[in-house]
Amino acid sequence: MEQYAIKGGNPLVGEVEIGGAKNAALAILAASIMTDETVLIENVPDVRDTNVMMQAIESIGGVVERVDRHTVRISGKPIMDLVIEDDFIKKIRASYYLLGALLGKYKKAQVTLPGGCNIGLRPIDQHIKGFRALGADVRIEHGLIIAQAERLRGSHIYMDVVTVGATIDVMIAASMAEGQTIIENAAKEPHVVDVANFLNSMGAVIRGAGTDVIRIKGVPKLHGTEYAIIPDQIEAGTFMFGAAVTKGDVTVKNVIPKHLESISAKLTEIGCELEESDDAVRVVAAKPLFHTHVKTLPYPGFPTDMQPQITVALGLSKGTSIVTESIFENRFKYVDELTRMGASIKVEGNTAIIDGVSKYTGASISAPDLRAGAALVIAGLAAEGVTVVDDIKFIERGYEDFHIKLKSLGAQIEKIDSERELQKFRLKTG
Ligand SMILES: CC(=O)N[C@H]1[C@@H](OP(=O)(O)OP(=O)(O)OC[C@H]2O[C@@H](n3ccc(=O)[nH]c3=O)[C@H](O)[C@@H]2O)O[C@H](CO)[C@@H](O)[C@@H]1O
Ligand SMILES: C=C(OP(=O)(O)O)C(=O)O
Repeated sequence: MEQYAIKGGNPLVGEVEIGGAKNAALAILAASIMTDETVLIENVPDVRDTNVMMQAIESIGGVVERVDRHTVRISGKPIMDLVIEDDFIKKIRASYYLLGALLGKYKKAQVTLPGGCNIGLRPIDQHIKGFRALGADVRIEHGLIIAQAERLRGSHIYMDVVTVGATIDVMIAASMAEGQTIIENAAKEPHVVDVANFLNSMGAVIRGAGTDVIRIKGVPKLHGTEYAIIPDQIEAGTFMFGAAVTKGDVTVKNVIPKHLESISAKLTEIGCELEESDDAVRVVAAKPLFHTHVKTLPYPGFPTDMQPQITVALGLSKGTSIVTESIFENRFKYVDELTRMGASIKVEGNTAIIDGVSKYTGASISAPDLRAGAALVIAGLAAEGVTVVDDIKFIERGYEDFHIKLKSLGAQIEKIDSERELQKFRLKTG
């Protein structure tokens, strides 16, 4: 089983190019099958989840051609099958977007219930409520979500919770419904806007994405397009916190600084210096970090997908910090692992109370999920001695070349596959 071996102590220094947003890419790839014309998508991150999504599109007859590592051409025209139930699709959460896309175009779809990170209950009732409001009959049988409609008709939908997945999913399906759909209490995340922009570039008529009311005028047909996905806010944020915990100096390039505002604000609050330009943010961590409080919230609040990374930084900050997780009820599983590295954190319900310690020490730990895994790697980079992180398959779901990018910033990190390779790493890094 592959692991990361990390020798901590080197500050991360330099520039790192941020890839396309995984969570935008997953929805955009799925929505690309809604036209019979060819769609060219640029800035697709080469990560496990996007590869699973492309595999799913191929499994129903779509044609996916990789033009280069980050550019794909997709043709949904040959799609014959509207059933996606293979085991591989359970690995990703975003399989639900195929439901919206197939239902929108073919008025029929059967997709295995979604998987993704085990960070809480993760119901899909708002997706189902939205599809039903559009006139679809939706039921769950044998682990499949089965949705079909004679016709999809625009509707007025109030989301009971702010949900990125259901907002995007309903927006996708409604883009090919008859008449107008209004989604209220919509999520405002940058990837909601990106998916709307993508659909509009295919001829959809979507207004208001990025606000909490989205209006969609359904069209009978979508056409081909060429589209570049926005940069990944969470990948950028992870490297920014990497700079903070290693007392480094990192510039994240190819980013949209506006999307990083809540992350940048917290870094400034804990004592980092930030410099912003049009498409880059530099984080300099010259002074000791200090404590703060943070609560995860829908955009423009602090993202839940950055919660483990900030907790790792606060674990090394002077004073007591409180982190409140308000989106997913089970997103502190990594705290046990961080405790093995010397962190002093008590979790009570959805709150972590963190007493900053002066250092972490290397240990053998496991990545419980994607972002927690990345955060533990960052902790390892700051720790004294060697850290070995297991289950890196989770990290590879969402970070392209994670260890290679970290190495380019001066980290001592290798992907290893055996005890022998670990011994070699230990010898090499002293
Ligand atoms: C593939 C993808 O893009 N994943 C992201 C997506 O997940 P995901 O789409 O699962 O997250 P949502 O934004 O939908 O979930 C937000 C909250 O709404 C609840 N909820 C959601 C749907 C529903 O039908 N009913 C319901 O109650 C969830 O349990 C959660 O408490 O947004 C999350 C919140 O930014 C991110 O952490 C994930 O990285
Ligand atoms: C939780 C995440 O992904 P998913 O929703 O696919 O599990 C994430 O991207 O941090």
